[in-house]
Amino acid sequence: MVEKYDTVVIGAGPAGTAAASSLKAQGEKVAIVEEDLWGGTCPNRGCDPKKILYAAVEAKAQADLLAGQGLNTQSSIEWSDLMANKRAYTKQISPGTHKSMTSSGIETFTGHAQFVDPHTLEIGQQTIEAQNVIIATGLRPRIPEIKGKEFLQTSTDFLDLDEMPASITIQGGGYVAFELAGIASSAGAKVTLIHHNDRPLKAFPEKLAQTLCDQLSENGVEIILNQEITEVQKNSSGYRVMGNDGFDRETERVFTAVGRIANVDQLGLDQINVEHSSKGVKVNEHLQSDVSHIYAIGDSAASPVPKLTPVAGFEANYVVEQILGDHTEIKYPLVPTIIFSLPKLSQVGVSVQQAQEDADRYHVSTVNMEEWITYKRQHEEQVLVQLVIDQKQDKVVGAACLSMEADEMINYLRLLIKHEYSAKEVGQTLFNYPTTASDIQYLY
Ligand SMILES: Cc1cc2nc3c(=O)[nH]c(=O)nc-3n(C[C@H](O)[C@H](O)[C@H](O)COP(=O)(O)OP(=O)(O)OC[C@H]3O[C@@H](n4cnc5c(N)ncnc54)[C@H](O)[C@@H]3O)c2cc1C
Ligand SMILES: NC(=O)c1ccc[n+]([C@@H]2O[C@H](COP(=O)([O-])OP(=O)(O)OC[C@H]3O[C@@H](n4cnc5c(N)ncnc54)[C@H](O)[C@@H]3O)[C@@H](O)[C@H]2O)c1
Repeated sequence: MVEKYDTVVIGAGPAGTAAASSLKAQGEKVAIVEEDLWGGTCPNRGCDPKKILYAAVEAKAQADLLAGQGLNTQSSIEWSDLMANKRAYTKQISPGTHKSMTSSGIETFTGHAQFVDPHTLEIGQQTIEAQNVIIATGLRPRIPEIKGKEFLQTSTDFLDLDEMPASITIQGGGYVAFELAGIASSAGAKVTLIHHNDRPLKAFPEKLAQTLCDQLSENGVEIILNQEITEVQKNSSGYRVMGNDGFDRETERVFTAVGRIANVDQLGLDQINVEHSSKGVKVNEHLQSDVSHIYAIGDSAASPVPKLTPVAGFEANYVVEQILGDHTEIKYPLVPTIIFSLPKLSQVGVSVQQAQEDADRYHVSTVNMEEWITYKRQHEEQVLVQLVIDQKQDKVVGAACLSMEADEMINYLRLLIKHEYSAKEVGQTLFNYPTTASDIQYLY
């Protein structure tokens, strides 16, 4: 007999596990299917392992700035110990996530799920039926179609490297490329970052992106712009990376980070008439696909928001409410974004680019905080904040920051923007001094 469920979730990453747990807690009969590591990208091969490696990188960067300023330091990264530290964390994620699903009474299936018809899924030899299906299958690295593409490695390989090579080449100019460049360079590799046009970090303000490139370059990262990698060859010492106009480099490893594509091409969606692309499943304002009882959430939904873990959780909670009977359209909150490079680059709200395109409405204020005590004591230079001010409302509506404190600075600013604090209200709010938060009073 075919087992029937109220909801079947495909994919056990942050989106899928959140949706399955909430539906189960609300009394639904739920199954979840995972073909690889339980827990998905973020805790196994994304945010969390990256942040473990970054912990040492961050500490080293701050120690380096204080060298000769009262701190005796010759710090260096011991990659094998750092990797052991990372693996100690990641190895318990998949079994732990699986256990937490089963112990809460969710039926779990291990294998690749695909549709047989709109209510029926096949996982290997097993067939199950569902009243509702949630697709939460995430993204995978896009591998460019070049000669020697089999020699390209990805962020997944990088985050599990046994040894840090003496030299690495990274293709790309977005989140992954800049995060890996910071980690590898801090760990002692000679890093070359190759971007195909003249504007890496395109989603972030140009001045801040340029300053980040300058700072990485000063710390030994070679950033090559307007260069398309056309071929990679293996040789006795590593690889040859070749490009336009005779570009030819030797390197020990080559990593590609040119974006990610949705894991929705192997789900049998064409035969049930669900539109999808490399960006994910096409969804409406209720996160429904073309077939109303099939939803898509997280990275595998082609929704108009950055593909991040907090967004995956938000969409999971939203879809749970939809399935339980709420019919309001999705309204996204402000989504902050961050690149954990050296330093960090983060932003939220109305972007500097949007503001510059509508100069009658918005004013952009740029402040270098390097002389402020928060940064002066750290000897951090070129600490930049850009605030976007809506001139009609006289309110801050967007912010971007480049500094080692950018993560928390943007978190605080996000709250002030969301709650529409005026300069007077910020002035009347007392924070611990001197801290990143108290600096905001001088920015407003
Ligand atoms: C290197 C890297 C660093 C990142 N850093 C950050 C960060 O610092 N902050 C942040 O917010 N975000 C970060 N992200 C993004 C974050 O990891 C994702 O946004 C998040 O994991 C999305 O969750 P998800 O559940 O939608 O997808 P995923 O976590 O990708 O989970 C999808 C799951 O579905 C499974 N699956 C796919 N197809 C099938 C199938 N047919 N049958 C069964 N199972 C299937 C997959 O195996 C996977 O486990 C990072 C991503 C990467 C790659
Ligand atoms: N801190 C974080 O939140 C974080 C960190 C890592 C990844 N992520 C998630 O993972 C996703 C994927 O990250 P990503 O960096 O792979 O993608 P991305 O979309 O952020 O950046 C891809 C970059 O590669 C460039 N590119 C495309 N083709 C190229 C080519 N042929 N040669 C050189 N450069 C080329 C693009 O212009 C772009 O700058 C992100 O969009 C984000 O959702 C988030």
